[in-house]
Amino acid sequence: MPVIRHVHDLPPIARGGAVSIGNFDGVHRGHAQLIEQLRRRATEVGGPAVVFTFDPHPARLLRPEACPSPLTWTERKAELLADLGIDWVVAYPTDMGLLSLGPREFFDRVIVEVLAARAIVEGPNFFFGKNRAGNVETLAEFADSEGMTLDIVEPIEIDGAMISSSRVRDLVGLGRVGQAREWLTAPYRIRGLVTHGAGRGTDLGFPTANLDGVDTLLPAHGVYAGAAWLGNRSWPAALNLGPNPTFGDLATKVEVHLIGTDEQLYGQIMEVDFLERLRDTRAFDSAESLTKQLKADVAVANQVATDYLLSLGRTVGRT
Ligand SMILES: Cc1cc2nc3c(=O)[nH]c(=O)nc-3n(C[C@H](O)[C@H](O)[C@H](O)COP(=O)(O)O)c2cc1C
Ligand SMILES: Nc1ncnc2c1ncn2[C@@H]1O[C@H](COP(=O)(O)OP(=O)(O)O)[C@@H](O)[C@H]1O
Repeated sequence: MPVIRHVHDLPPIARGGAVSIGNFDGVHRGHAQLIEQLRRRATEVGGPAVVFTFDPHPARLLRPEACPSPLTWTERKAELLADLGIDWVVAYPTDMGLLSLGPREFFDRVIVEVLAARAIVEGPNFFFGKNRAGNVETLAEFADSEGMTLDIVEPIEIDGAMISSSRVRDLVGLGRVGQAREWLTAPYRIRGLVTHGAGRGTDLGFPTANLDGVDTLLPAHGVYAGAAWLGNRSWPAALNLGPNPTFGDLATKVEVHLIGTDEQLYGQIMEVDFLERLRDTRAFDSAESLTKQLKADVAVANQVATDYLLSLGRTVGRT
């Protein structure tokens, strides 16, 4: 789904639908529940289901020192939202102009003038306008004045607290990617550019694509089972995130060994799903003992990732 980045690019068919405004970082199961209601309303009003989001997160401009790394880049967010049935994603290039609009001005400019919304769906913790001065009560008044419906969808709770992007960030930061996968609508994914490493991997029998320029949250250091994507092609993968202490190489790297290919990958953009944490990265007493462990890691990763890719209906290594 193409992401609309300028409000004047919004085609007329993207107007007059059901709208939700928010960051939707990570696209978790709470978001999915809200989007189900958004879809129902879109069908009722006979218009599109639209998400209006911000790129970057408003906190990046307002409180850069306290702003966590995001879980998703915007195109990934749009892909996940499309999978849930969203027709249009508007990713507004966040600026102080937008963030300094009061609640009524924001409502009039964005919801009425740009989106011509006929229905709005939000969660109970929705705030909008300068200093987050507008809340769901304010929004209910404004929606009423324009004849729009407003649904406030109850959040999904796990362990007595609602699923939130910040709780998912905590899980990912701790390396608990298996649990994050259950809370999200798809496994946690990063992307990066394949660059040259120290050239050791091939000698060990396990070449690794080193990913650079990852612009979202990195899981904790460790060894993981994953799935690697190059465009529409996918492979099971074994990942090491962290240093190579066996070789005294302490730089943090994101290394991905693709299982079942020996293609040259330098210069390509690779996306990687984190499926399961396997173990801590540690120093081995020789390259041979590391290789022995790598064989075992690759066998487990292959099993976990093949199951996952088959569950998506994919033939491994093919489009
Ligand atoms: C699945 C996997 C697990 C790894 N685990 C460790 C580890 O526990 N300790 C370690 O020193 N290096 C570990 N490595 C990293 C290898 O040492 C590394 O891939 C090798 O040094 C190649 O580095 P290069 O890509 O810079 O050439 C692991 C690599 C993979 C693919
Ligand atoms: N199965 C594979 N998984 C990852 N990279 C592979 C694979 N087969 C070949 N390659 C290529 O080998 C390179 C990694 O080899 P490696 O010896 O670890 O060198 P480097 O230290 O430069 O990463 C990758 O960037 C990629 O181009």
